[in-house]
Amino acid sequence: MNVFRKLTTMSLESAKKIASTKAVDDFLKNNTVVGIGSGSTIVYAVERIAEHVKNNQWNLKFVPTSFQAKQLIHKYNLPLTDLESNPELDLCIDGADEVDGKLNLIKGGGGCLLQEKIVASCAKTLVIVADNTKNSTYLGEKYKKGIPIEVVPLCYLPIMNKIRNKFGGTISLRMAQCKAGPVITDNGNFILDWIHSDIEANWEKINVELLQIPGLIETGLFINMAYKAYFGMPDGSVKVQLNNADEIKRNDLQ
Ligand SMILES: O=C[C@H](O)[C@H](O)[C@H](O)COP(=O)(O)O
Repeated sequence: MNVFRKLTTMSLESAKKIASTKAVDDFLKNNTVVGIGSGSTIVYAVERIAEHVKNNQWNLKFVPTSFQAKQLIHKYNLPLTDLESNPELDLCIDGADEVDGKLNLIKGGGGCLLQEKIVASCAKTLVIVADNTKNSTYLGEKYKKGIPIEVVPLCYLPIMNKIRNKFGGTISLRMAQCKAGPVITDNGNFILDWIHSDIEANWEKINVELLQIPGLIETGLFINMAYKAYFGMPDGSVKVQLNNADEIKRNDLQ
C-alpha cells in the first residue's frame, strides 16, 4: 500500500474515534435509552459506550437503526430494545455523510437512512460524530454522491423521472457491489442517489416536496434534527458544532 494513502486512512479512522469518544463521554448518562446509528464511525462510539457500561455498571438500553447497528449491540452484549418497548429515547448517536453550517445533514450513504431518521425523531437529542472531511458550509459541498432517497421498488423509475423533471440534477438507482442488481435496504426498498448541486438550494422546502411523491419513503436530508456535531480534526483535537435553532431539543442543558 502507498505510504501516503495508508497515513491518510489512519488519520481519518483516528479522527472518527476521537470524535466518537468525546461525544459519548459528554452525552452518555445512566438509566437512559440510546439510539445507535449506522456506518463506520458509530463503531467507535459503541466501543466507548461498552466501556462505560462495563466500568460503571450502567443501566442502559439501545435501539438500533439498522441490521449493522443491531449486530454491534449484540457484539458488545449491550441490552437491546425497540420502539415498541421504548418509544421515547433520551439520546441518539449517529454518523453522517455531510454536516452543513446549520447542522443539517446528508445521511444514507450506507443505505440506512429510513430507520436512522425514525429513531432520531424519537430521541430527545441527536448527536452526530464524524471526521473533519464531513464538515461543510452547504450540503453537497463535500459529499458528491447525491442525496440518498429510499423508495418502494415498483415505482423507482417514475419517481426518478418526477424528481428530475421537477428539480433537475442527475439521479441514479444505487447498484449493489457484490450482487447483480440494485441495493436492497434493510426495509426491502431501493435507494436513489440524487445529485443536485445548487448551493442556494432550500433543502427544507425540497425535502417537504420530495416527501409528497407517492412511493418515496424517506430522504437522507436530516433538516434541523441534530443538536450537536463532533468532528475529529487532523491535529487530534475535536471540533464541536452546536445547533442554535430555538426549536432543537437539548437535554444536556436541562
Ligand atoms: O446509511 C448510512 C448512515 O447514514 C451513516 O451514518 C453515514 O453514511 C455515515 O457513515 P460513516 O460513518 O461510515 O461515514
